[in-house]
Amino acid sequence: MTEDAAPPVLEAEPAQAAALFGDRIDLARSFTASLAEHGETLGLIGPRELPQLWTRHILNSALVAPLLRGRVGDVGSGAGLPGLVLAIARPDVELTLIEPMERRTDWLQSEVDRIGLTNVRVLRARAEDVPGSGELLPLDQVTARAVSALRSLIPLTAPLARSGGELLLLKGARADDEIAAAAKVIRKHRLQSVEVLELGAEHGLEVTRVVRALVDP
Ligand SMILES: C[S@@+](CC[C@H](N)C(=O)[O-])C[C@H]1O[C@@H](n2cnc3c(N)ncnc32)[C@H](O)[C@@H]1O
Repeated sequence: MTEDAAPPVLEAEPAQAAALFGDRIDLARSFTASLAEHGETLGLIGPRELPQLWTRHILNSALVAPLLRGRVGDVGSGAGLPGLVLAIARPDVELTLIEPMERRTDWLQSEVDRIGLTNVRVLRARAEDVPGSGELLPLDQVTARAVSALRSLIPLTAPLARSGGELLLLKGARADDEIAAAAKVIRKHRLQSVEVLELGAEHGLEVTRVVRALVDP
């Protein structure tokens, strides 16, 4: 950026936000404002994300909310995407945010406390170190966004889901290629009905691709 370039400005709230969050919109606004204020300093988002914070990050995450049920784990939550956004949108669902970096779990916990969410637990751990027995597992669904390519993401997420549970993995335009490259781990983890859902067009938003798979049904 040159010295006299204008600093990036937070994107205005799109009209779709109120429809996607319903009566939880004030909480979504509060989280988005806080992420815009602190995200760059805390190394959670880059400054260039501000002009697309709502559409590319908050709404992209919120589109998954209608697919949720039961106990959900979000692997690699980072700034809270999609896990914390989903917890805001779906207070009836129990979310566990699984994130190894202390700076990020501190942020997540502080936002959970500040917003007053009671359906979220923040777990500082790598997904592969989450104990197989205990009150957390098994989960009904596991989400992840921007953590790694499918072929390394499936071994991190599938073991956390119960038999018959689901993976909901947010992916970019090359989701189909990632599925093809992950054929071996898909077989190894006995995933079924692997498909790419395209969400967002019905709301006039950029398409969000979600790889959905059934775990060992
Ligand atoms: C690029 S960030 C994406 C964060 C967020 N999901 C998003 O969409 O903005 C990847 C996150 O995954 C976390 N991560 C990396 N390896 C992990 C693992 N094995 N288990 C759980 N989280 C992991 C990192 O600490 C980081 O916060």
